[in-house]
Amino acid sequence: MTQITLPRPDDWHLHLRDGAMLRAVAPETARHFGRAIIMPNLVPPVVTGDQAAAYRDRIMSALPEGSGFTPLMTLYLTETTDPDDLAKAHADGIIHAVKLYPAGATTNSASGVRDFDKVRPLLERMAEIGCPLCVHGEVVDADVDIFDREAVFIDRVLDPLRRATPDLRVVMEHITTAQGADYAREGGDALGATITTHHLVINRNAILVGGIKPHYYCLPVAKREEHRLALRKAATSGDPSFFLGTDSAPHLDPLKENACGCAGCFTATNTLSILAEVFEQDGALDKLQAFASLNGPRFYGLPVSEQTVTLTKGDPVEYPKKIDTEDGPVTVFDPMMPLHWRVD
Ligand SMILES: NC(=O)N[C@@H](CC(=O)O)C(=O)O
Ligand SMILES: [Zn+2]
Ligand SMILES: [Zn+2]
Repeated sequence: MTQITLPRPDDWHLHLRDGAMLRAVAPETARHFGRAIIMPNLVPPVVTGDQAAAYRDRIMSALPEGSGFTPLMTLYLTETTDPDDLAKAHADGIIHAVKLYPAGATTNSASGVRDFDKVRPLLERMAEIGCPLCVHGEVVDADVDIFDREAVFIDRVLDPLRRATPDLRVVMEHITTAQGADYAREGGDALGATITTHHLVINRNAILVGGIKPHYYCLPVAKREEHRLALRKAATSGDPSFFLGTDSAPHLDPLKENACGCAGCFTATNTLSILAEVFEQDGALDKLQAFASLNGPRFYGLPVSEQTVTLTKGDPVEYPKKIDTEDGPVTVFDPMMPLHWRVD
């Protein structure tokens, strides 16, 4: 096969940031994707319906003329989130999901949740109104090894939470382990999981072998090879539990290449070419549309795009190594392999 056409894909987990960074990275996603679930971990975070609407307007202003891209906004869940404001923003179509960050788990998560019992009434309300909860699934307990944080989160937090609120629709964001994939697969219709592009490509060696490689550092941190293979199997299976959430998370190079480097891989620019390469390697090009274009809208109850994108196989694709922002450069994720699928 040398050409494939898919319904225009969506990105169900994306960081667009704000200001100069937003202006630089928004066109990178809008070029190929139709919609994206926009993460609310700005500084300060997006915690009210009004803030989400204002952020949506800033994103719209940063898009190229006629891009046709729709940002799907989220609220950042805190222990003091107002349930009525949340329900109103959902009913008005301003937000499509709410994001749960355990406090301290990742970039800009200081306002996240410390005591999960405090948000129980909010979760009940979300279950009632059908608003999905997107979860950064890592515990932050000092006694838990960073490579075990996801698996322990499933046992200690996620499973009890879902048992207590069985009607709540939950997305396990950016899963990185075989345990995450197994739990999502067995979780029924109310549970989904996003998988990033980079976790299909790298294992933890990419970060640590031959010197420390900050552009491969993200959270949840990449795990052993057996976990990468479990994610590949899940993504390429066509199983509706799994859909693309790139977690494209730009940081300025000086903040990555730093004694305390930020977590996040910036993959918006070359994501579709990487995914086509990955799915082809696994003999599953026919499953790419389920992962990138069909399963996400199905979970979120939105229509599949009526537009299409076509990928054509040929000579290695050229893409920029860095994107320039008014504040400095951002390195594009290097998949360490040639990419042959060009997005037309
Ligand atoms: N994934 C990351 O490594 N970083 C994300 C936050 C997140 O999604 O956890 C970011 O905002 O930079
Ligand atoms: Zn996260
Ligand atoms: Zn993220």
